[in-house]
Amino acid sequence: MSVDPDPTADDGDAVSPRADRLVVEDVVTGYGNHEIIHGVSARSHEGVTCIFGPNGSGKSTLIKAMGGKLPLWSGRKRMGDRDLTDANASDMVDAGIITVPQDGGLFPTMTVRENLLLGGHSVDDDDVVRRRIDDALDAFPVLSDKTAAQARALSGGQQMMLSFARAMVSGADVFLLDEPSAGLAPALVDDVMDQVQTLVDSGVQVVLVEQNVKTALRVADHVYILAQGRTQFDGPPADLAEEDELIELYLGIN
Ligand SMILES: Nc1ncnc2c1ncn2[C@@H]1O[C@H](COP(=O)(O)OP(=O)(O)OP(=O)(O)O)[C@@H](O)[C@H]1O
Repeated sequence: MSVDPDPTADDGDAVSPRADRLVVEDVVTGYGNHEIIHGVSARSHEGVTCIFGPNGSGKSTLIKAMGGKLPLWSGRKRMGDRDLTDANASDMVDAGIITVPQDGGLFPTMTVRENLLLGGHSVDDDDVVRRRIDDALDAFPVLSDKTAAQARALSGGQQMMLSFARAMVSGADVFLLDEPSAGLAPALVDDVMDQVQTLVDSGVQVVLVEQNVKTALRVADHVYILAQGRTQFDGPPADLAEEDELIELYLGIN
C-alpha cells in the first residue's frame, strides 16, 4: 500500500525508498494540435500504480508524458526534488525512470545476455552492470539457462520477462510499463502480473497501464482511472470497490 513521503527524510540527491518518486502535476499534452490529456496529476506510489480507463482515454499518452517521450504542453514533472518538467526520455533514464514499451523493445537477434548488457549501456562501471545482470537473473531464473539464446527464441512471456530484467540492469527506481500483457495469450496475463510483482519486490516502483483490470488489481497498490483525458478516480483499490458506477462506466468489470 502507498506510504506518504516523509519530508524530514530528505538526504540530498538520494531517492528515499519510502517516498513517492515520480510526480506529474496538472499535465496537459497531446499530438500536433490535438489536446489529449487535459490537466492530470499522478505519481508513482509504493508498489504498483495502475492506470486504467477505456480505449482511447489517454492512458498511453499520459505514461509517455511521464516517461519524457512526449513533451508537456503545460504542467510540471519531478522526481523527488529534481525538476524534470522539460526532460526528454534520455534525461528521464538519467533520473532513474525507465519506460518498457508495449512490445518490450528487445533486440530480437541479439542474445539474452547481449540484451541485458544493453540495459546497462549508460552505466560506466562494468562490475555494477555484471552485478545487476546477476540480480536480474536471480529475479527471473527462467532466463538464467537461456543467456546464450537469441531473444526471438524466447516465448512471448519470457520476452517480456527479459524486457523487465533488462530494465532492472539500468538501475532505474521507477518503471513505466505500457500494457505489458498486450499481445500475449490470456493465460499469460497472470504470469506478467507475477513478473510485475517481482520487479516491485526488487525495490522499484511500477506505473502500469493495463487493460486486464481484474488481473492487474491483484498487484495494484494505487489506482488512477482516466476517461477522456481526465482523472475520474485516484485512490487505493479498496476505495475503488465502493465505486460501482465508475467500475461499470469505465472498467467494464463486475
Ligand atoms: N501518435 C499519435 N498521434 C495522434 N493521435 C494519437 C497518437 N497516439 C494516440 N493518439 C490519440 O490519442 C487518444 C488517446 O490515445 P491513447 O493511446 O493515449 O489512449 P489509451 O487509453 O492508451 O488507449 P488504448 O487503451 O486503446 O491503448 C486517442 O484518440 C488516440 O487516437
